[in-house]
Amino acid sequence: MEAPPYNLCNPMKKSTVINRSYAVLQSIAITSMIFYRVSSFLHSTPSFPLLLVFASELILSFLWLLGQAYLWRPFTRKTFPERLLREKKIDQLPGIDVFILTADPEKEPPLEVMNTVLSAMAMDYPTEKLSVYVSDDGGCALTLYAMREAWDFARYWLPFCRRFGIKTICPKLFFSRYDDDFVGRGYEDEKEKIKLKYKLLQEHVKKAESNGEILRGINSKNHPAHVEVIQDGSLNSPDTIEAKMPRLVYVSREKTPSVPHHFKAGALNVLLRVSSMISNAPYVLVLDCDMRCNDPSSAKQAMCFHLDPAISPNLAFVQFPQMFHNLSNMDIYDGKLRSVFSVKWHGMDGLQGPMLSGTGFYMKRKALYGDIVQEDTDFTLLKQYLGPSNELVKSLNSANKNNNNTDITSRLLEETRFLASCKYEHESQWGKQVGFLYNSVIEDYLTGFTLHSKGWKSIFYNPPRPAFLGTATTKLNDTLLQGARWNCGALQVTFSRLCPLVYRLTSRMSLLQRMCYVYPKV
Ligand SMILES: O=c1ccn([C@@H]2O[C@H](COP(=O)(O)OP(=O)(O)O[C@H]3O[C@H](CO)[C@@H](O)[C@H](O)[C@H]3O)[C@@H](O)[C@H]2O)c(=O)[nH]1
Ligand SMILES: [Mn+2]
Repeated sequence: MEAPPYNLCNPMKKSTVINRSYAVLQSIAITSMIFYRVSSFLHSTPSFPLLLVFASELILSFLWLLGQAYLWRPFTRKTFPERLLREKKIDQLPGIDVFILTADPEKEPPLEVMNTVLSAMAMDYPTEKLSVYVSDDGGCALTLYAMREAWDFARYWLPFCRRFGIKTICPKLFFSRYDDDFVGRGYEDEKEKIKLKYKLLQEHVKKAESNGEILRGINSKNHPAHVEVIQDGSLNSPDTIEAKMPRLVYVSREKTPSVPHHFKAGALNVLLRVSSMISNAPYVLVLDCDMRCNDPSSAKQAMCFHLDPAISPNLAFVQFPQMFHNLSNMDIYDGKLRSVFSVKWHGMDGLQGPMLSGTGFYMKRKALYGDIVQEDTDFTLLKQYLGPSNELVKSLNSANKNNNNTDITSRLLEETRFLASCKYEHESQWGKQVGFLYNSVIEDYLTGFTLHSKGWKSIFYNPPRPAFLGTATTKLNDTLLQGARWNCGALQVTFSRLCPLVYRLTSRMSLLQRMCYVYPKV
């Protein structure tokens, strides 16, 4: 008998019928309107204002037509991680590298980043297969200090979450809740102990911050590369609880004012290279520093797609929706982005898959390395693409191995610093054909689009319990700025040689998928 599938995909039949009928009705109305205008223009010469009105009607009708692509074939999905685990042994699960990005210690306080890091470390996934990388573009010693403190706290937090099956694995969210996931023997006592440790942790970081010592002499635009694998500092302390921990690596890439750093995409590419030397997991999870893991099982859920032989070969990424913990019911600026995550991405899921949303996605590392990276590609050609590091090119062939046991030697750390240096990408294809793409204010949109244009697929998974919870913009100013940035970025692509309607016409991207890409983003 055939094993039951790890995931199910259900076409949303009712919505499809309603959407399509509505589209037919509306298209009849629009065609009649255009017919009426043209025939009236044939009878009498139109005035200039009337021509303007007609032009705007045509533009709006075109936009309406583009928007129909999202509504044509909506899908929802379900996963069954327990079936996956029944069939695959724990050691058959692939490795996952989690990338967490931070740039500005003032806007993104290290205490918050630490919460994201702890939530990622506490995911319900074999610890030896999980590595967490923190990219700190600010090069801030306080962030590094907070990471070391987080590591110390994790030695208590992780066993606590595992022992009581805690679902709210982000400490800040956990301690701000009124209801508990678990009530049972020993729970209350343990919770109080952990709460005390969390308070201490907060105090340590706040004290370090107020001392100011740690921030002196920092220049976020000009600093050398620093890579550090966080290790136990106080292993010998008497109350140490033995805990198997995922690897935690702090990365601050080199920055010099004369070399463009390419913002988030640049930071992600450095993490791709550095992680390939250390854990080199076949899948990466990308999280903005304010996007906490809220469901320990999200990695297994994503693997229900990535390990499904029917889907896997063409699947580049599994995108989870961005959900937020700081919005009230009076969300007057639509900070929740309802139209995107409740409608549009479900619609694209029925086509070739949702766009890349920048955070909360599990990406196949191989998909980012581009077409050139095949087994028989010449070594020198690979170096032209991937830059001068021999070690990086060699790592391509071990992409499916789980080498989380790599010894961290000083030579390896030196290589990672080289990979995180400003000059590394010079004359390589990073940001052009390899990794996350540059020269766009919305690198996620461009990277996702290029992957789809090469034939890769993506999946949108919107589970009942939000897998990740972020912080939404709640001020009108910020919301407008963000909207303007997204739409400008999308327009910039639409009016370039990459215009989604016509780019790579020979590729397998459907017209409906192309229409989604040119529709205004929010
Ligand atoms: O030079 C930089 C700039 C930003 N970041 C990080 O990138 C993330 C996103 O940047 P942010 O300034 O918070 O942008 P938002 O507008 O909030 O981000 C939204 O829009 C971006 C562009 O579409 C997406 O990449 C994000 O995932 C999405 O949440 C944050 O974690 C930053 O720390 C860096 O690491 N280096
Ligand atoms: Mn943000």
